[in-house]
Amino acid sequence: MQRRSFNLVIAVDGPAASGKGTIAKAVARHYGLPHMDTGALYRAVGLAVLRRGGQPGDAATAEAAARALDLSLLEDRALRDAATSEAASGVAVHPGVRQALFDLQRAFAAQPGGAVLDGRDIGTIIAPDATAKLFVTASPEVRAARRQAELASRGEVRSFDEVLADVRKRDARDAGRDAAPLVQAGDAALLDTSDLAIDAAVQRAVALVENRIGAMRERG
Ligand SMILES: Nc1ncnc2c1ncn2[C@@H]1O[C@H](COP(=O)(O)OP(=O)(O)OP(=O)(O)O)[C@@H](O)[C@H]1O
Ligand SMILES: Nc1ccn([C@@H]2O[C@H](COP(=O)(O)O)[C@@H](O)[C@H]2O)c(=O)n1
Repeated sequence: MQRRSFNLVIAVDGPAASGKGTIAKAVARHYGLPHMDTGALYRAVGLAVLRRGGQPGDAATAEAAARALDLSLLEDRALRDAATSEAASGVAVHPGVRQALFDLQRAFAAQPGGAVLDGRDIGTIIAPDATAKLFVTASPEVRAARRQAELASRGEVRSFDEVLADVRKRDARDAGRDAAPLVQAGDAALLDTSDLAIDAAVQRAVALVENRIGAMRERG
């Protein structure tokens, strides 16, 4: 692998079930970089609130859970449940929750050598100076089908219509909130995976990152 004179920070954002986590993990492996799934942090906060019998919409409860983040929840089997997805999106609207999770993400992005992070606000808020930014998307129907299959493989059987409604609801909440809304950064490359198998999507992502690295080297 070519030596780099700069930290290679790769920001991968996009809506629910677009494939950004799959791509981020594969890109991190390709470049030998550590990877952080920032959505898992919001899921852990949402799950903590649910386990305490609280409401994700209650800012004080959600912020307290984020400040006392229980990292063992990242390994909890319920982290990927549909109810946890909904709770994660519910707690993520609170600025206090986002603030409580900010330093951890920022420090991960700033580590020597670089890192790959995926989420909703990586290219805009967490790593605005990232070397390469990807905005991964796919049609709501394709994303719902992928999520439905993923849930089914874990034993959570939901109808396509239910999952599609969840995806649309989460998209609207994530893009419509005031605090760090889901939006494509102005300098992010768009990667639509609707018609791409995983391998093809990863190849395309690596090619887009290589373009940015090339441009950076040319600039010196
Ligand atoms: N290009 C693709 N083709 C088919 N299936 C895919 C593709 N990319 C990802 N998947 C599958 O779709 C599901 C969702 O992918 P992934 O977890 O990477 O999405 P995500 O955007 O990180 O989701 P979320 O943000 O909701 O956690 C997984 O089961 C994954 O294996
Ligand atoms: N940087 C991020 C990452 C996630 N969120 C919120 O968490 C929810 C769950 O994320 P997944 O990536 O695991 O689907 C998501 O719907 C967002 O509300 C966020 O706000 N910022």
